[in-house]
Amino acid sequence: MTVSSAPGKVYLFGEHAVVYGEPAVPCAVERRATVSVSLRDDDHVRVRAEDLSLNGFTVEYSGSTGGRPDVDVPAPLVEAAMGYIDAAVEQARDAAGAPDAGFDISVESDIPLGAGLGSSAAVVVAGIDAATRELGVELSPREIAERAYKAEYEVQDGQASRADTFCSAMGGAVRVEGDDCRTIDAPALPFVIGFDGGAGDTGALVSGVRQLRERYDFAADTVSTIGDIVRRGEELLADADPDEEPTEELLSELGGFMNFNHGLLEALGVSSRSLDSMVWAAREAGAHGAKLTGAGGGGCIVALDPTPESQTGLRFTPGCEDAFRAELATEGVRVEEPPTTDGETPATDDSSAEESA
Ligand SMILES: Nc1ncnc2c1ncn2[C@@H]1O[C@H](COP(=O)(O)OP(=O)(O)O)[C@@H](O)[C@H]1O
Ligand SMILES: C[C@@](O)(CCOP(=O)(O)O)CC(=O)O
Ligand SMILES: [Mg+2]
Repeated sequence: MTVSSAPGKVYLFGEHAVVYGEPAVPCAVERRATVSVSLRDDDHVRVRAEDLSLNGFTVEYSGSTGGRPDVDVPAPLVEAAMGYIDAAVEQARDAAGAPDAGFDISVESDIPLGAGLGSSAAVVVAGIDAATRELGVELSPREIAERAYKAEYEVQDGQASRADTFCSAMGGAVRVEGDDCRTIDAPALPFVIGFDGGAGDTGALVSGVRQLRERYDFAADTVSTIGDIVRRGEELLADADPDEEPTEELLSELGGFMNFNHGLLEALGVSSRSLDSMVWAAREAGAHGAKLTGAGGGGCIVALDPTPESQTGLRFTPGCEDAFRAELATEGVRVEEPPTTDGETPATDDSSAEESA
């Protein structure tokens, strides 16, 4: 068995605009998806994914023939839920030249799903790493990032940037502009995350921005203005000492840019009442700045606050289900120790699994 993990991320700046070639700066955070993979001696793929909103289920289906999972849940829901893992399996098979490889896969994650923290990218990155290693192939983090991007691009019908997957594979702070992906130095920023317990539909939100941008010049200008904010934000990071605590001055300038970025995302229609109230709660509690992170529509906001005040303020905010601090994850994808006890081996929960040939 091979076990790999990869981190989620927050966007300091630039989500949505990055889809249209503007730069973005996502930062990996210490919330990880862990994927355990064992090679099978047939071509079936069996997946246990208990964090999925389908109440956790186990499915097994024939790998190379595209057989349908046999599970008592409407097919479109299963397909939507399983798309990322399927795509990761296909990428691993392709990388290893093993189109008929079968796997037992188990996914565990402490990244909320569909909430803007890049759970999909983390699952795909960790899945490709573990599955290729099981097949005796070791890809570099950059190669994993590229394959994970292809997987997300396919599942999201061509509406994906390289930002989430590159950040999850490499760790730390990164800068992505089109296919130019780099890691950048950044001080340990004091991220606080507020989570409304909900999720947004990434595909629909990206389409909404695309339509606005095509229809109105001022919406296209809004997208390019987000790019301008990112470029100015990057300059601030480049001038900061990555080994020192960030100064109040840096935090306050970055925070101001985050506020500006949130306003433009709101204008593009991707915020929500609960995201806005969490943003305001963090600001009123003294955060240097706050914005939604990821696709929006619901899910998470990120604030900059070295004190405990924003977290406390968020906890008392109606609509905020959870508030937590998120350290910058300096490590991207990595191999974990497999569990040693028998009871913890993957894909042994047969609650709703049926063999499908
Ligand atoms: N723990 C998990 N187990 C299985 N699949 C997961 C898990 N976490 C995320 N996913 C996949 O990622 C999807 C959410 O991705 P997405 O909508 O891009 O939101 P985000 O990346 O912001 O979390 C889920 O619907 C599911 O397909
Ligand atoms: C909206 C977007 O810029 C970020 C989506 O992030 P997330 O999947 O919501 O974490 C889309 C993308 O970059 O692929
Ligand atoms: Mg995603």
